[in-house]
Amino acid sequence: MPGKLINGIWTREEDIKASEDGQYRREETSFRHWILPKGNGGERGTDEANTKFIPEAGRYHLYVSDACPWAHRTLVMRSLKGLEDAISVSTVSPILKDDGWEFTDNTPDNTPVNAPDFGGEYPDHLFGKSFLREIYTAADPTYTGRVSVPVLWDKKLKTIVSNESAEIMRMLNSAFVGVAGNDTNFVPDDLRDEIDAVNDLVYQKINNGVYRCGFAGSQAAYEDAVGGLFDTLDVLETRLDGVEYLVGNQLTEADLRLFTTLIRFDAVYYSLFKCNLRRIADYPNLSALVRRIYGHGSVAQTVKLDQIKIHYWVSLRQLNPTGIVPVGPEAVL
Ligand SMILES: N[C@@H](CCC(=O)N[C@@H](CS)C(=O)NCC(=O)O)C(=O)O
Repeated sequence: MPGKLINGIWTREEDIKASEDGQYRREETSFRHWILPKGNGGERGTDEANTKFIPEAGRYHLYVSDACPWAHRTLVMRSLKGLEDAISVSTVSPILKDDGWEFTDNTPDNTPVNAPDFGGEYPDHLFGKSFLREIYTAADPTYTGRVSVPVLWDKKLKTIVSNESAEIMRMLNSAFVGVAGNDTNFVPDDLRDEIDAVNDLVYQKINNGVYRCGFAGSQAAYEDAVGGLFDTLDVLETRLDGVEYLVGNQLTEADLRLFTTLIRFDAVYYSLFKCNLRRIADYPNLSALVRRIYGHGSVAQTVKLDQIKIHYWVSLRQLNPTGIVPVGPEAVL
């Protein structure tokens, strides 16, 4: 498992550890600037720190892993907003090793033979660096913290705008007026409070809930996480009775944030993270939602199931010491 940067120095550490009470706790992210439309306070007011990042085509670059659900949601938003030409992307190799996310081609020996999406090169298109941590130290030579994806890089100011996926998603949705190829607003003003409330529940119990199951350090912490996860999936399944989407019966950010966890669920979280009370395939409404979003625009092109499986089953050796990648499930949609 990777380490972290401490005062700009890469420091290896033991596997992601549960805290003393056995609960898994996610670290806060640290670059939290906002891109705002010119002359508009937008999400975060008008102070100078937040108005220097102006939406411009070609100015920003996303560093992602196709395997990571947090990075994936920014890619889904980029795709649905038609920002592919305006915001370029570099993809790290799916295998997370001791040195953190890498830009090399490190196809592992145990790549399943039926993994057509996997393999190839994972270059840093901007700087040709070898490790993602070099992007963090380029932004802040004394950076202390985890080196995570996604990262939104500003080519003009040569720094990281944000490494918080929820906030990157909001920026891509709201800030690029006149730049985005598609003006659909996935956070309409009249639905924003409800979207925020659903996002909050989904984040706690589902997006992060699966990690709280997988990395629990005690039976009690695991059972608490698994109970909250499936109670919430049940609630959402009922909420979707007779409607197509979670909020306002239209596709919103809330659906997209749920989607990137659900699409990984049956292939990874069900087994590797012990989220095995039910599969998403056992929930008719949730499965239909996943299929609906998958079929929307070019979302399908952002889903790399082979990379997802290989990332989790090979990288998380504390959960899967052999690194053997399961062949199934046969279908997840
Ligand atoms: N708060 C971050 C979390 C992102 C995150 O946890 N990314 C994982 C990959 S799925 C990562 O890069 N982990 C590497 C590490 O923490 O060392 C976000 O949502 O943007």
